[in-house]
Amino acid sequence: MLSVSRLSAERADRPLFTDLSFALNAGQCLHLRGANGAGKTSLLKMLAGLSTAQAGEITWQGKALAAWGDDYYAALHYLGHKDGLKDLLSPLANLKLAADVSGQALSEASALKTLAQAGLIRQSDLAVRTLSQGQKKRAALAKLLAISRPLWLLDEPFVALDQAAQNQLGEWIAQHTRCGGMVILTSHQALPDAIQNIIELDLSQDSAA
Ligand SMILES: Nc1ncnc2c1ncn2[C@@H]1O[C@H](COP(=O)(O)OP(=O)(O)OP(=O)(O)O)[C@@H](O)[C@H]1O
Repeated sequence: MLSVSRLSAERADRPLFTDLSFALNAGQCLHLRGANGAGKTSLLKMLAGLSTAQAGEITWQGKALAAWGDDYYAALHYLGHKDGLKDLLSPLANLKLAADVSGQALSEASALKTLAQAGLIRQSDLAVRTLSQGQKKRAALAKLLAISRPLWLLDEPFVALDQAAQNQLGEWIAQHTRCGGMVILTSHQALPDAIQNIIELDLSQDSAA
């Protein structure tokens, strides 16, 4: 379980949210909503252990993030606005590198199968810098399938994806939660129908105008 207790954050002396509390259980998907600047990306970074709040606590499996240290990163995928890909490497090489870094075995056949699922088989050997925005996004999202981690933190994952790819990602998220995984995502659009067990959290209601 991921638990957020009385979290408060401010940016440039302006409160983003105050006393924010929620919990996410295995199999659930949290849809973070809110106006531009409400603090969705800021919260996601805190949940990813990349920044800290002014007050409150985040716990993972009952233990505070600070106590987990680097071990926490092995439990999650964080996909932010930047795709986290090496531009000069291919999607295939990026995937293998990500697996190596995470210490998970990934055969060439499995990597290619994942890229095929992501609709990138014909681009698997091209340098990422030559890909379209949507193809780069698909290459980044392929890590979700290739490297098994329980918690997915996804910042606007549907942006730049065409309708088919959005539906595909919806299926991946649905499959992940069906298997007991957890997903927290930001999105300004409605989520694909395939995703069940959605909790909505609107940060606009907590932000100071
Ligand atoms: N490092 C920073 N230093 C100062 N202000 C920051 C920093 N990061 C974010 N902010 C400010 O915090 C507020 C919330 O930003 P954030 O990116 O979390 O919003 P968001 O809800 O994700 O917005 P959007 O929907 O536009 O992506 C904004 O006003 C932003 O300018």
